[in-house]
Formats: sequence, C-alpha cells, structure tokens
Amino acid sequence: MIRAIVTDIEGTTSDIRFVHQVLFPYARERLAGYLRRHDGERRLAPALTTLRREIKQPDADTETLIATLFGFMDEDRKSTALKTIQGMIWRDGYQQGDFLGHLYPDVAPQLADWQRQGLRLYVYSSGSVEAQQLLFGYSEAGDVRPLFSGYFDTRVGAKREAASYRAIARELRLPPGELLFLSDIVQELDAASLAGWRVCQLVRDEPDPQRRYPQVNRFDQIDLQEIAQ
Ligand SMILES: CSCCC(=O)C(=O)COP(=O)(O)O
Ligand SMILES: [Mg+2]
Repeated sequence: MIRAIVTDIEGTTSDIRFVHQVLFPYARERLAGYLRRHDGERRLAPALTTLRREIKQPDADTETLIATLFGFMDEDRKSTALKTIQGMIWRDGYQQGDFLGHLYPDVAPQLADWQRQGLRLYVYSSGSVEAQQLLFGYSEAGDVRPLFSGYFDTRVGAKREAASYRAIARELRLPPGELLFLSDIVQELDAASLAGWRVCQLVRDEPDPQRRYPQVNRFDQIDLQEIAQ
C-alpha cells in the first residue's frame, strides 16, 4: 500500500519550458548584479560559503564566484549553492508578479484527491526548498503549499543516487515499498527503485520507448493500487 507520494517538479508537475525558458533566464540575467549588490550580507553568506566549498576555493572573490555560477548554469549543474541563489532571485520575480509557477492542470486536483485519501505528499527537486515553496506558493492554481507535508532538495543528496531516497525514507519513517516517486527522468526512477521505492514515470510530451517503469501522461492516470502490486 502506498502511504506517501514524493514528486519531482521539472517535467513532472511543471513544464520543462517554464523552468528553462522563464526561470533560468530570469536568474541568469540578474545573477551578477544580485551577487555584487548583496555580497557581504548575512542572507547570501551561507550560499557563498557552500559554493566556495563546492569548488574547493575558500578564498575565491565575488567575480570568481560569478564566473563559476555562469559555468554551472551553462552545464545545468545541480549545485546546491547555485540552486539556493537562483531561488533568492526568483523570489523577487514571483513577488513582483513577473511570472507564476507553472503547474499542469491535472496536478493540483489529483494531489488534493490523494491528500483527502490520507496520503502524505512531498516534493523532491534539485531546485532549493525555498524555490519549490515559491513555485507552489505562487502557482497558476494558487497557493497549493497546504497540499504538501514537506520538501527535499539536493541537501539530502543528488536525485540520481539511491542513497538520497534511502535518506528521505528514513526521514519520513516509512518503509521504501510504501513510498511512490514520480519523475520524468529514468535515471532518477532507477535510483529510487534501487532504494526499494515504487516509481512511476511522467511522460508529458513524447512516450519514453525504454518503458522500464509504469508510464502516464497525467497525474489522474496514476493507479496507486496497480503500482503497489
Ligand atoms: C523549483 S523549480 C526549479 C527547478 C530547478 O532549478 C531544477 O534544476 C530542476 O530540477 P528538477 O530536479 O526538478 O528536475
Ligand atoms: Mg524532472
């Protein structure tokens, strides 16, 4: 029996194009100015310390960090520091009404239905917890944060590592066989499956010919009883 569902964001609850054509460019255009303006401030300091640790350059100056972050954005590296800083910049965008968090129309109604059935719902994304809460707080379906019991980001580990799913299961105090992970990326599903989780692949555009796991186009096609068998 499935007791909790953990969902990815990009390509699963939300259109990849929203992330790559709206969120990423928004942060990219503002990143250098943001770092120069807020360098030395308490709210930015932990992310910059994390970044200096990630690149093993404890004395790197602001311009070096900016160049590093541009390199990370070019390669879409799921760096905890980059994700934290992007989240801080996106906060301005959401609060100023520059954009709303994209949600496929099937997502909020199905999550609400699962919540009514007593399932616990969580998010696991490479985007920082702050960025996740912003997307769901300022979503096209309104503030849907009450649907979720918690959020996980790369601080628990990378999404393609089985250890991350083991850590989440420990934190949720549930056996892995009672947890369902929803994602569009097979390597993430492989990792969750290796950790003993149930998994389901969202194929929002083209079906994945690999068909290693149950595939659906929309959340309302997910059959929890079938997946739990
Ligand atoms: C919180 S929305 C931004 C998502 C993001 O920054 C990203 O890199 C996408 O990662 P995901 O793990 O959701 O594929
Ligand atoms: Mg995804």
